[in-house]
Amino acid sequence: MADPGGFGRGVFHERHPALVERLCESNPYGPGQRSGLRELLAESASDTAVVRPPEETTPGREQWLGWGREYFGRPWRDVPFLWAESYFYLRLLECVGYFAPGPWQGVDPFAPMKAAELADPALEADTAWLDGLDRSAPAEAFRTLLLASLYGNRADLGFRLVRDEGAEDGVPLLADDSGALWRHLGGRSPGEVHVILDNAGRELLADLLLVDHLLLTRRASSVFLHVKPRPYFVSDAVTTDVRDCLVRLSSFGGEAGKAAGRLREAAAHGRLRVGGHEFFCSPLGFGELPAGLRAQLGAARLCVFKGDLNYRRLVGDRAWPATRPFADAVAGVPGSPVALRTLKSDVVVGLRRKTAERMDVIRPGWRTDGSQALVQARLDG
Ligand SMILES: O=P(O)(O)OC[C@H]1O[C@](O)(CO)[C@@H](O)[C@@H]1O
Repeated sequence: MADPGGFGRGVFHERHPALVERLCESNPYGPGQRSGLRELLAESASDTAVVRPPEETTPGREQWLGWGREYFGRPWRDVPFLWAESYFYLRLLECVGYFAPGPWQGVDPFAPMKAAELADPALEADTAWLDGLDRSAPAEAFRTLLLASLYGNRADLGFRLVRDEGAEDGVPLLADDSGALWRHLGGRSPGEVHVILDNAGRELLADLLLVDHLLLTRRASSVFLHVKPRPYFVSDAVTTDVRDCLVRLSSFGGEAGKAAGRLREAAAHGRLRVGGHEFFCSPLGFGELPAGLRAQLGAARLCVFKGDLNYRRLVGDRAWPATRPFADAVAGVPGSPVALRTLKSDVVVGLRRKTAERMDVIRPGWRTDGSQALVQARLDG
């Protein structure tokens, strides 16, 4: 994998085999699907096998032929990490029959893993802190919900395939623009907030609570949730995950259950909308948004980008100096982007030199071990 730190190699050599194992345990796949998955694993982890184009019948093939013009026919290990990972998930869906007419068409291979997470009986108790939040000062309540959404990002199922540790709550953020964000949202009459979602399950539950708070406190006039148009990166949210999370939230008592009711109401009145643009499963950075989506995000009061993969696409998946200003890195992104991200891959920008130097000394794996988090924003107007 063309990644300087060798991190991507670990993803293809450790995480993906564990993922395929789980998929084969949790779905009653037949021999063709299983051998397809194992061949994909072997091919994508090999040092010599070349990347081949999508199958003739795969939707979006033409677009992928363009995006992969320089990469098809080259060994997987020579292809940029972000491109290779994104393409791996398209090929995985081909292997399980997601695109082909037949019984597996449109069936989310990750659904059993997502459902198991959502069935966790501890989830309701995990939201008990919401009761009583109305006694906090408004800025404090906002920050609590923002951090819940941020730390929800630790729960992604792909990451947990090989690791089950993360930041302890209360670890200082590496960068924290949450105060500026609070002022930005309160500064004028409320506008539309877009949330570029990441994972379903725990993370999405926390995201929905933040969304409810923004609507309830009139920090947002409406909210647009961007989901993936198809299953991607294991637990990335698709439309049915938004529905399933709302159903789960509705089963909770207290404030969480009330939030679910308000969110349904907001959806019914068009103040909460969901969209799954094809761009979100592409291997492109957010500087390369198609015109319609660019205009939509550009008109928003705020665009919240959740998680690690969105961060890589936001700032560019490169070995930037950690001190590169965040505003420079997102110069091509419209609107007012804010990143809520737990660090799970090498790329990071916008840090103070002494923060990065100190982390290198006290915690060598800090960029990828999920222990650190940040809130970074470039707030326009
Ligand atoms: O769910 P998140 O926060 O986007 O994290 C997914 C991350 O996991 C990986 O797939 C492997 O670490 C990264 O490539 C990706 O950035």
